[in-house]
Amino acid sequence: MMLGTTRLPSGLSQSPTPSSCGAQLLRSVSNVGSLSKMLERGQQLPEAYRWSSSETAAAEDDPAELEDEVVVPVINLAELDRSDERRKEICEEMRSACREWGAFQVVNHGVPDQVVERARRTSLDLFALPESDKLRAERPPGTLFGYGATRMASFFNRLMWSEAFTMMGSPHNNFEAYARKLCVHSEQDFCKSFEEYDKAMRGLALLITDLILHGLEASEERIHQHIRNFWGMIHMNFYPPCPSPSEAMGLASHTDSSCLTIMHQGSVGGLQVKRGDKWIAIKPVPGAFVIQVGDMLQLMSNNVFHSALHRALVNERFERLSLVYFFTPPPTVSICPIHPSKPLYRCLTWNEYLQVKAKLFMGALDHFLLPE
Ligand SMILES: O=C(O)CCC(=O)C(=O)O
Ligand SMILES: [Fe+2]
Repeated sequence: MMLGTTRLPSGLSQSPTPSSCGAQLLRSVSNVGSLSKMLERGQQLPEAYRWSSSETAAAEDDPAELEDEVVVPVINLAELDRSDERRKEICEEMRSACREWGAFQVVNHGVPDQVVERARRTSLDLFALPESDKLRAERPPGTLFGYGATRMASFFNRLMWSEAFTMMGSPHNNFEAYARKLCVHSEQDFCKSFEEYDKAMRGLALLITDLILHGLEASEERIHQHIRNFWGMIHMNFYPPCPSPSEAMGLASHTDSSCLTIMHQGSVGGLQVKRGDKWIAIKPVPGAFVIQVGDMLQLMSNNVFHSALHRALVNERFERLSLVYFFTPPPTVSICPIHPSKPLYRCLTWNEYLQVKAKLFMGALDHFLLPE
């Protein structure tokens, strides 16, 4: 996802639409959910959803790629607290993955399966709502939160085969307002399920960001204080089965604007990360979270780590849900490269970054490079 455009604070102050749950909205915007139901197997994908084969080609389709399979590292957190040595090893595994891939998976992370399953079920229930209900939470233009097509859609002249939903996590979660807007079956269950998930993700994000930044020769106490104020966002992507997956794009290639992204992709794969000139699938590992370096971590690390270029492909048989947690700086706090003798970037606020990203998209980080 490309997070956001313009003024985050105005996006944060969304209030529930003052309409009752029984009333029908007059407006009806078709989305891939309803489109996929209308399309029978074998029927052609509408032109607007058709991408060129060079854009959708998967490296795995090439048998030469399979001989020497390269995989994104899977890091086991089970014995993190066993000893200082083990902790250092894990830090080094993470830092090496962030340098080489901008991504890795973690297992034995301590987040209970039930918390993940409940949040996934609640998310699927949301996407299954009638379109008129989902549209009650439609994201207002220029803001971050709500329901709709991905925000980076404006940079592409083709439509993507996905729909998404974004809510604010702690410290300013707006789950209750969204439960009301969406007329969910049980507001209490909805809020509980996302509160638990948000709490677990925040804990994991703090732990992993700490481990990654450990060793950047910065004062750990200072880093910890700093990232403790970071914000969370819960973002759900839904990809219905697609009648012609080789021509379609779930989510086009992008980097995340966050500091760190934690994603649960479930058992249906589709996520790919670019390494050199090849797309490599991040295959689902049971119980794992995919961790990705976002643009802000690239800046904070002064280019020691790089944000991962990634995309999501779709398939013909299975629907797919990716449950994403973006860990971001607060909108107006100054973010700088951490303690380098020669900073490559000037300091910025996340708000400022989002505005530039909304204009330049992939060129946004370069915009903040200091002259040599
Ligand atoms: O669904 C996926 O695999 C990718 C999601 C993603 O990259 C995003 O939401 O930013
Ligand atoms: Fe992303």
